[in-house]
Amino acid sequence: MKVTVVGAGNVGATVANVVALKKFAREVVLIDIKEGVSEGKAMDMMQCSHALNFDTTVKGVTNDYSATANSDVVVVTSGLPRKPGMTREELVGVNAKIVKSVVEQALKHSPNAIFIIISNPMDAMTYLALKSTGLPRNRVIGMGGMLDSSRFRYYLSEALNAAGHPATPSDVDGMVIGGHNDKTMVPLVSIATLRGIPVTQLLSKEVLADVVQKTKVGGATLTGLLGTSAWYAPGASAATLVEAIALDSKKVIPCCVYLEGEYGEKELCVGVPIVLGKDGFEKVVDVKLEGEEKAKFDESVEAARAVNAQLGDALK
Ligand SMILES: NC(=O)C1=CN([C@@H]2O[C@H](COP(=O)(O)OP(=O)(O)OC[C@H]3O[C@@H](n4cnc5c(N)ncnc54)[C@H](O)[C@@H]3O)[C@@H](O)[C@H]2O)C=CC1
Ligand SMILES: O=C([O-])CC(=O)C(=O)O
Repeated sequence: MKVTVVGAGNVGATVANVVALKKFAREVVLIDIKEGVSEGKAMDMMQCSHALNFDTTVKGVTNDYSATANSDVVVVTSGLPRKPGMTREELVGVNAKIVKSVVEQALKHSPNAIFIIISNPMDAMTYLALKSTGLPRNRVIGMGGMLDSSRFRYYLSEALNAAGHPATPSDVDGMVIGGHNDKTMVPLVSIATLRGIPVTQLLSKEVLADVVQKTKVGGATLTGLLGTSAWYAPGASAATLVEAIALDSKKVIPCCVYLEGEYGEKELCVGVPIVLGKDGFEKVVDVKLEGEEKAKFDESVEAARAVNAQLGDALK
């Protein structure tokens, strides 16, 4: 498999590095507009290959899309990250121009690629990538739910440990759907478990509400600490999506996809669980949402539509 990662900043470089470490790809091409940065990061990664025992070739280029030709997957991380105090949605104007242009250029050289969109505001950028390329919906997938679910599991494990139930994040099963934003993402408490035991039996309502709130602002919390947004978990999450495609693993992962009636919605991209395999997303998995979780999902959909409305000319 050949993977292109557009944007060699914090997230893009991490995606390339984790993909190489996971050993499923033949080649990773890292591309950026900053002269020499992709080349330097790719060379640095290649100098890990002996120590870490991988055979993937990582190549860096400046703005040369011919090097990305015939990629199977293109991961789009190019664009501005937010700074402390900002929302992701504030990036819509500047990142829409970048995402539209890089997706068009990448597609010219890799007409069969599956696109994974990371740049924020990710739900709107996924919608834009889909609409501006006219690609079938299975080939345009936004990454947010995988990351938000990892944060949900992390915060659940912290709360479980504090309540006397030893747990690592990987002992916990939990999923976040809806839009990738601070206010309306939907951590599904009702189906979260610790090794099969519903967390609702182990944690109080107050503690669970606190976990949900921490999960929702997980990205903002890290941005406050780091001065820019996070990259280790975002990079690892994106690499996990690429791996599911490379291995045709049919894993069920919450991702941002274009809905055509699933969850009662259409004409937008938002996070729902999907089956991921070699052709991109194969189907949307229906989770029966009830009560408050259904109301929160509906709110999230409305919030995603409001950001799409700001795409304006970019959609033409
Ligand atoms: N969906 C998600 O879960 C997450 C999304 N993000 C988003 O990912 C994006 C990247 O974040 P970071 O890597 O931290 O930012 P960064 O600033 O470290 O890297 C962005 C890179 O994009 C490059 N770039 C800008 N315009 C370009 C173009 N036209 N073509 C190629 N490269 C271009 C820049 O030169 C820079 O190297 C941001 O929009 C951020 O908000 C970040 C974390 C998680
Ligand atoms: O918080 C941000 O701006 C970056 C991001 O999407 C995340 O880390 O979840």
